[in-house]
Amino acid sequence: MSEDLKQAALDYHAIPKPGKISVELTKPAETSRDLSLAYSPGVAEPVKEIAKNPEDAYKYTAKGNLVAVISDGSAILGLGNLGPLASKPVMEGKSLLFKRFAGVDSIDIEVDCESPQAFIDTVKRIADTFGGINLEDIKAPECFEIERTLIEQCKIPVFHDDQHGTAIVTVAGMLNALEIQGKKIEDASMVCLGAGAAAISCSKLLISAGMKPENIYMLDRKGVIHSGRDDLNEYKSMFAVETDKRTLDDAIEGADIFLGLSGPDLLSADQVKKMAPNPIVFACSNPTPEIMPEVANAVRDDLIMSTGRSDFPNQVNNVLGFPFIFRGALDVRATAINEEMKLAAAYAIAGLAKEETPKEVLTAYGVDSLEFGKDYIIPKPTDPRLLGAVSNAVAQAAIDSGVATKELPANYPLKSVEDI
Ligand SMILES: NC(=O)C1=CN([C@@H]2O[C@H](COP(=O)(O)OP(=O)(O)OC[C@H]3O[C@@H](n4cnc5c(N)ncnc54)[C@H](OP(=O)(O)O)[C@@H]3O)[C@@H](O)[C@H]2O)C=CC1
Ligand SMILES: CC(=O)C(=O)O
Ligand SMILES: [Mg+2]
Repeated sequence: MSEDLKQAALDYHAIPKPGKISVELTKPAETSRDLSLAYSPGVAEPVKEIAKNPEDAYKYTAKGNLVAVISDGSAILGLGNLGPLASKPVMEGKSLLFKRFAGVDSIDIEVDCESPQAFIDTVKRIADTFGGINLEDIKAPECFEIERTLIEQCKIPVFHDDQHGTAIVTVAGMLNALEIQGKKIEDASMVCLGAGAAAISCSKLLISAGMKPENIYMLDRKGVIHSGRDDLNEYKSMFAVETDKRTLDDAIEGADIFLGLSGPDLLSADQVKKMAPNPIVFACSNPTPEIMPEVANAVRDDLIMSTGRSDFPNQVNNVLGFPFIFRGALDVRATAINEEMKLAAAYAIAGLAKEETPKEVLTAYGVDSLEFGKDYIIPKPTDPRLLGAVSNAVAQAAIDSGVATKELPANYPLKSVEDI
């Protein structure tokens, strides 16, 4: 990152007020009557109603539109385990995105815990406060057990964004990239660098979308995940293949796709040169991708290149997913975010890139046009259509798959956050 951008980022976070979010009131609190309704004595009435019927919490409190972003700071972006407090800017950032793009009220919670069980216990005890829980930046393999247990034990949707948000957006971008490159997902071969939360979940959802498991080479720090290894956890084992390939250099030869969910600067220009004709490189590590676009583009002109960042074309980032997925799930009070809802979100995101781009998006990005093609495989996060299209697809899929407890709201599909 340039020195200018580093300083601008620090100033953005520090000035004029520290941080990125605050709390606002939704009811008047000016007069003695207002206060006697908002607080004592009036507040006792909703208390008694909720005590009688816990569902009334949705009627009388902010619960139904409130999502907690919760982390232990063990895998902050691609920066690693820097602890809960250091993760706070990212978690506040997720809350900012929830509010800005989908009108979801969100608060960050950073948990200092000595074990996955302590994390689970903490989250479980506070879960009823919220309408949903977005787990963030928790490293693999602990994240899998944490999410599974919390889904089982909480009554509200629990969703590990780095797994499923990333997978949904990656599938959306990948379907479009494959179409542009004239490749079929069933035939495409992929090298996935990284075998953690994001990599495993993305690979699984790509398989649900048609990719063949035997066409995936997954790598961790020790190299290719193959059936001869005896150091694999149960999640990595699912991707073990019979092969004599051992290194990234071996695996990348002739690959159609490189999917990077690992760390900075791990793919070289020479390795990109070795890929099949019309390759696809999703270098999604944040903030520094596995290869910078200018390095990859310098060695291939038949490439589709994408990163997780806002400052290059084709931003494959879970920001395109989680705000709208939770919007849809909250609005039909879904008890879970299931596979049907995830795939519906992926197809809705992918579809938007093929439609005419709204003027406000062109203005926000300072361009005259954005047309479906190598430099525009996926919509931009500021695209106002995402809210209506994705939340509607998710809510409908929740209804169709039987996890919704409310009907589709009358104001669906939403046009803007003002509708909420
Ligand atoms: N664009 C987006 O929307 C998103 C991007 N990401 C990015 O994906 C990356 C991983 O995040 P996440 O899955 O949450 O983290 P995890 O800690 O769960 O997983 C990290 C994985 O990367 C592997 N890895 C790290 N360094 C190397 C290396 N030098 N060579 C090979 N593999 C390596 C680790 O290997 P090992 O198992 O051996 O330790 C591990 O499997 C981060 O950079 C993050 O920014 C994540 C979510 C969303
Ligand atoms: C985008 C994101 O969630 C990550 O890089 O971890
Ligand atoms: Mg993350």
